[in-house]
Amino acid sequence: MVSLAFVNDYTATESTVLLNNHLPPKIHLFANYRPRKSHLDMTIVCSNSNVSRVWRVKATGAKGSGGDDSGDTDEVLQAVIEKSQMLLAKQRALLQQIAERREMITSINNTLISSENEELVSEEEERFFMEPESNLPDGMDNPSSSIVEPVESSLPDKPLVSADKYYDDYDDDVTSKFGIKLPPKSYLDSDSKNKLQGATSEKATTYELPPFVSDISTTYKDSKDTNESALHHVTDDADVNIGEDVKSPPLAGPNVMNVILVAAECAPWSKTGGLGDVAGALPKALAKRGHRVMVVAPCYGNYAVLQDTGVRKRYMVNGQDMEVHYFQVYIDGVDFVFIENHMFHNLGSNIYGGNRTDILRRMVLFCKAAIEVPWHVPCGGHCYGDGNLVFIANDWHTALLPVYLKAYYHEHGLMQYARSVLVVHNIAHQGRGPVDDFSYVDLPPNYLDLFRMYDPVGGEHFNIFAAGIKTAYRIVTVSHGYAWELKTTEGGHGLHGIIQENDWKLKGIVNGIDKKEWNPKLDIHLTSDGYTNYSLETLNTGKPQCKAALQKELGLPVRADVPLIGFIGRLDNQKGVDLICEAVPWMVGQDIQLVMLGTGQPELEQMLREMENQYHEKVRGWVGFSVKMAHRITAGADVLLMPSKFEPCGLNQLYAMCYGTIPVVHAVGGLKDTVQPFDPYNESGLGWTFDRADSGQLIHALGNCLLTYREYKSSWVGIQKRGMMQDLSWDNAACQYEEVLVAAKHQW
Ligand SMILES: Nc1ncnc2c1ncn2[C@@H]1O[C@H](COP(=O)(O)OP(=O)(O)O[C@H]2O[C@H](CO)[C@@H](O)[C@H](O)[C@H]2O)[C@@H](O)[C@H]1O
Repeated sequence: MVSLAFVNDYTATESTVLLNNHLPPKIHLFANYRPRKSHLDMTIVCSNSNVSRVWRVKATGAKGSGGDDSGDTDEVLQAVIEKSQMLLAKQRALLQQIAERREMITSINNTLISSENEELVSEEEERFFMEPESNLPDGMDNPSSSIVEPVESSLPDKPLVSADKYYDDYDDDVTSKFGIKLPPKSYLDSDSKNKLQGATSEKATTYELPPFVSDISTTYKDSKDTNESALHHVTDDADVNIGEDVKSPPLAGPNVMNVILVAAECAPWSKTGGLGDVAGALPKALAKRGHRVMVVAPCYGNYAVLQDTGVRKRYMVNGQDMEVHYFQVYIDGVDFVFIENHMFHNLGSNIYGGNRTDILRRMVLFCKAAIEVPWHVPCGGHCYGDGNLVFIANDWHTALLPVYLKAYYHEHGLMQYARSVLVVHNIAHQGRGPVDDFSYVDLPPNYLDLFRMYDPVGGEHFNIFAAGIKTAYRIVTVSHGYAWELKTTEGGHGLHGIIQENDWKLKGIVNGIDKKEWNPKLDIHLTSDGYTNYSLETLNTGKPQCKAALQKELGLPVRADVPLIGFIGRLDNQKGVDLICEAVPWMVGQDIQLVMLGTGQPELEQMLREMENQYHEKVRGWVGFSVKMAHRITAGADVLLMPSKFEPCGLNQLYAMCYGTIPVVHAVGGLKDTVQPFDPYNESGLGWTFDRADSGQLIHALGNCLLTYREYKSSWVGIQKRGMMQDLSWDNAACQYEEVLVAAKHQW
């Protein structure tokens, strides 16, 4: 319940409220009451992350002759209390509304999750290298693409307002761009925050628009929305504690900022691999720390629950005028904004499909449209603005964003305080092309040198990742091991020199995992077909039940004593699928079962099918992209194989350990960082590792693993339990990301 606190001095002021604006939404009441004075002066503040209201209640009592004014004071006090009660009643009504809207959003989200369509199969590969695959170094092949498509909903095909309105809004919109420019460090004080919040309607027409920024715009909704619309924004925050009257400070403390993560895929709406998982989960962990966080991704399908923001913008891409629409939803404290244009349509199962220039044009449009989201798209009634903002770009697909930020904004006096961080999930894919591709990215000629690269494999070429790495304020990669490998000739895939030069801004941060999504206790994919949820306490019954259910589902003999080995991943050279294939004849000579789930290179897919045909009693090769099967294999298998040639972080081994499934991995990149080898003498470690990517080493490590499974049950259970007891959540990683974001913010 909301409580009213009386204090002797002024402790709550309007600026307190504004400072609190970045905190998780809660209601606060502060009152200042001076009982022994004839003038009562009381300030009541109600705030959440989007709404702040301040009531100043003043009451003046006549002074008693003898100086005894207690009677008057009592009356005045009574009046104040009555007023306070009225205000409390109003607040209760608002809280009720918040609770109702939370329920509504939660139920929509549940519908989204339960109806998620995950049985989609990827057919084609990403093709964005200039050179044919055979010319690339080992591991530089392109990943296959597939996607999880959520439930369909119909998006309006027409703007919601007339053409007149469309053009009428142009002037306002242009001025809004400049209204949110703030003086240096202004984001640190509440006054400037005030300006920032109201800035979208301020007039300041002293700048000329650079040709790049959106030229025609319509914002159908006033971005300075009413408090009611702002209230809508707080509906689904899992952390809303209705009734709490004291707001705890954000974990991020004074570092709270606006963060916009921009990625080509975002689970659960779109996912071909680990990037989608990270884009769906890291932002939630940052939001939990108190930051205002948004994800911007392309809209590949008609996703359910999205709201049309009514905002349309136009951008030039290679001489063509393109309109984008912005859609939005607020989930778990994060604003998810989707950019819609016909170029993104129908890529459901093939996000990185099409020819090289198709992909390039898509990414140019995406980056141009994403960078202006904080100006144009009101989330919870307010645009983010650019005063206290850091963009997190991901992989080559969005590596143009740091370059655009510099070339079209900073160099024109715009977005002066916005910063960019680039995350390297996989350096093998770089957005390479012939030097002529420079014409697609619409940059001034002096920027060509940022992109121009030479290496013995590609010769002279155009390289988007290279330009992004040079331009971003900070670079993160997804493990410490990979941060080191990127600087080596082998690991840098031609960019090692640039990484070395920019080493000062590089940091390795191991990915976390989404504990709502990947948790054997809560896993929604283990609630039917004989599977069951389990935890550390029920490991010895729950996991065998899942194993039996998996064997049954796969049509393998249902046997508790046979070790069941799993593999999940993109079928390409990076993942070491060829090593598994080489080891299969040895494996099937053992009493084992093997299931491999993957999609990607056609020849590897074919190999899976052939292995299943040849060793049907023991091997299953599931060609396809199935989130449900990925979860079920993770739960039902005893062992997870990850013989990756290189692995920037790897998520499957983390998921496996949470499910009591023991990883056998090539000790490289993030696998080396996260899987400490089992030490039988000290009963320590989390799995088995091998040092060289060859099938002999894989067999050796797997052999030891199987021996332990059969002969040393208590050691086996010890490894399982140690794996399950780790804290692999995103919380720790989010804290480290925050350090990087702060460093970027303070860099000039
Ligand atoms: N056929 C299939 N069906 C269902 N699910 C499937 C699947 N194939 C893969 N997945 C899922 O996709 C994700 C793959 O994660 P990885 O970390 O192996 O990613 P990937 O190599 O794509 O990503 C890159 O980015 C991530 C994130 O930073 C790094 O961890 C990684 O090392 C780097 O190569 C997992 O959630 C996995 O379950």
